[in-house]
Amino acid sequence: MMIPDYIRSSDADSFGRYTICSRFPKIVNDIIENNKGADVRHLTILDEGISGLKIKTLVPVDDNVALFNASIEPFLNQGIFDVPFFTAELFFYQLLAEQLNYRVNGLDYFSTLKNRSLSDAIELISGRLAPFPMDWGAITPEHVVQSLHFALWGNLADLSLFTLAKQSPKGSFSPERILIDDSIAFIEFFRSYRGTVHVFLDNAGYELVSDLYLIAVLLLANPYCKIKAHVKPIPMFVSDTTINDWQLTLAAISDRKEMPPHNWRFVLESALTERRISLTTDPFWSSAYHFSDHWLNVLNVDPGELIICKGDLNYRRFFEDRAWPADTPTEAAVTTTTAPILFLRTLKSEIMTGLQPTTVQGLHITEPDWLIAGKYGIIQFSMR
Ligand SMILES: O=P(O)(O)OC[C@H]1O[C@](O)(CO)[C@@H](O)[C@@H]1O
Repeated sequence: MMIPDYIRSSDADSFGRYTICSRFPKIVNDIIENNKGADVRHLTILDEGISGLKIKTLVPVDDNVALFNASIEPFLNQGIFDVPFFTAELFFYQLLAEQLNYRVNGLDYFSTLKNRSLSDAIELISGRLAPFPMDWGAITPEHVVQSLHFALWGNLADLSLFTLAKQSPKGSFSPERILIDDSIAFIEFFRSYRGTVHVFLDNAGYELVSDLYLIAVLLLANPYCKIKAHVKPIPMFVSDTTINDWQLTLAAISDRKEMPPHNWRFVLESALTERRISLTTDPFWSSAYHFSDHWLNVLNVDPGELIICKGDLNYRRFFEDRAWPADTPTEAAVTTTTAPILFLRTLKSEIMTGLQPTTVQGLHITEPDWLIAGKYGIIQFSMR
């Protein structure tokens, strides 16, 4: 099979071009707006002009930057529109961290937005969970399916995308918006799974709360599994979960004693105490490398261990952010060979695999923005 080129932002009407020209300046302006009083003197990214940025090595103050520098080496001195869009985005977020001196002051310049999203999430979540089963003694397959859907749509709440649009898409919870639903195949597999489930987390706020709910359900449904949650080492893509966000979120859940169903926070708390849930991060996550067997090994994911992969960016990493025709079989495009993977993702960028050709043709005609508008989701289980 021909391997397609990376997704790029060179085309005037590409999503990448729109992101670099419209979304990046908005993200920088939001940082300035939300960090009044903080030292943003070195935030010169806008003055220099984002469109004129060239990929360059950053000051290697720690292992994180050093790995990032290695990952962009093939693209040095190239213009931001000339490199793969994936590389361009990671460069933008690393440059922000450098200019905002994150490595020295540790201040998360996206925290205002993230904290607002967390308190909104805690409000919303009680209502959304109300119809869920209250009897946690008997976790049923239906309950697991519900939790998968809940965590899938949690991925809609991406602040980098929808702060610009000001609203998330409508109709997001209707089942016809799930283009692939392998929930049952996943549950069949999970039933007899023994070992660590690696959860590659995505956004903080609403999404992380929904992910923690899913984690609680999985732990109860299968007493022989443990969870290892992987988070980002620096603030990136506006709302991506860092260690600090994880801790704040768990604290916020513990504070809301009345949140139904009453006992899911106890499940989390005791699993944390018993070390059935652990947390980790790695410089890989803020590098421009894609997933491969090598990188899974670096992340201590053993061959055969189950991965739950949240979100759009992580999906792009698994498929090297290439322009795969959307009807490419998933197993043919995925870059790793060692793990069963469950992808829970709402579509927010120009990549997709595993669809029927007729579905793809229909969507292109009826909804030209179906890949990027965040209206569609997938629960896609790959057993490769
Ligand atoms: O939070 P998620 O689901 O990974 O989405 C991040 C995605 O959002 C975007 O910033 C906009 O689509 C993409 O560039 C990126 O893939």
